Amino acid sequence: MVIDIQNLSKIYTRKKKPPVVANDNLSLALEEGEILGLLGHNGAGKTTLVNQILGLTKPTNGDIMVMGESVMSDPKRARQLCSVQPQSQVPLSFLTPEQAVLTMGKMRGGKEKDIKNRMKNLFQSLDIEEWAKTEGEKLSGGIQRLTAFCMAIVNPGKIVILDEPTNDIDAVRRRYLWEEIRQLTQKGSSVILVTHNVLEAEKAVDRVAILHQGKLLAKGKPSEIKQTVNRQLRMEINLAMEPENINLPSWILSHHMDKERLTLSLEQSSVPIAIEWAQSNIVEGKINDYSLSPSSLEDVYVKLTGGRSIEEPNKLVSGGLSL
Ligand SMILES: Nc1ncnc2c1ncn2[C@@H]1O[C@H](COP(=O)(O)OP(=O)(O)OP(=O)(O)O)[C@@H](O)[C@H]1O
Repeated sequence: MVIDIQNLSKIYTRKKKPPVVANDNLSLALEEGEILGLLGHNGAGKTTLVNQILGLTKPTNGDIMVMGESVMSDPKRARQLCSVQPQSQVPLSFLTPEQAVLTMGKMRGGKEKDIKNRMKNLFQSLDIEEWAKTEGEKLSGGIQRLTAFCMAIVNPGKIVILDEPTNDIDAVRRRYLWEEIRQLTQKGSSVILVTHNVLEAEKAVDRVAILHQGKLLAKGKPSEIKQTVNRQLRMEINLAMEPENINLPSWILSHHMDKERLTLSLEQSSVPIAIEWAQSNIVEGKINDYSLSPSSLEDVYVKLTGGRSIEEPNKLVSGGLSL
């Protein structure tokens, strides 16, 4: 076990305001060579957890063992063992990606020649070579984030923590990035991946932990977690008009909206009636098309977190289509 978190709580006290329970009695492990996805809405407590692992925030209760030693007793050691890509953009200013990545690799104690080779390979794999010598402030958000990713993994520690690494990144380079993350585990690192993107995480991680309002709602392999809804199906619908024009029938278990996409969950036994309902809405011009598929990790997430879509945490996703 690389990280062992036991009964961890963090309560922030605030002047003239009620305290915030950011982490509520969490017990969780990171196993050697795995990618653990940490999923949760804004404010779920993910950053607080990461900061405690790194010894930057002191737990209110509980402890975290990193490679067998308590972070509380040796916070610096945890930081030495972990390579981190923060959620916020790393301010590169006048530094080029080449300078920033090389500097970070050397700071982590690597030989210049090895770091340069690895950097070259990374820039090639992520297809960002053409910006290697461009000053940071002239780079797009996506290339800046990919540079921060390279800084974190050019000379990786035993533990790599990546906070929303795919934000702002195009679909093709996302794929390259996932390949690099997978290769990290093959070279002996274990990875914590903090993300909002459940669909992406489902494909890329070995296990997930779902955090909501400081509590750990579920942990395990995506396939195990999905078993809680494995007799359900999802119907994805492209709406042709505003959602308030659609009457939701009673066989729907839950639903959520994402732009013009309405997603419904339903029991297998409701499939015939659901198809009939969708077809009649097509005839009436209310929906463009629909598809039926097995439930995904996103459906479990929505169910566990009380019907709020992870992509749009402030939108109500049950009880009518008043969006
Ligand atoms: N220093 C602090 N003082 C008081 N409250 C805080 C502090 N840091 C975080 N919080 C609160 O703790 C809760 C968890 O915040 P945290 O940043 O850990 O969530 P998160 O899951 O990382 O969110 P996001 O995805 O938006 O980054 C939130 O309610 C937040 O407002």
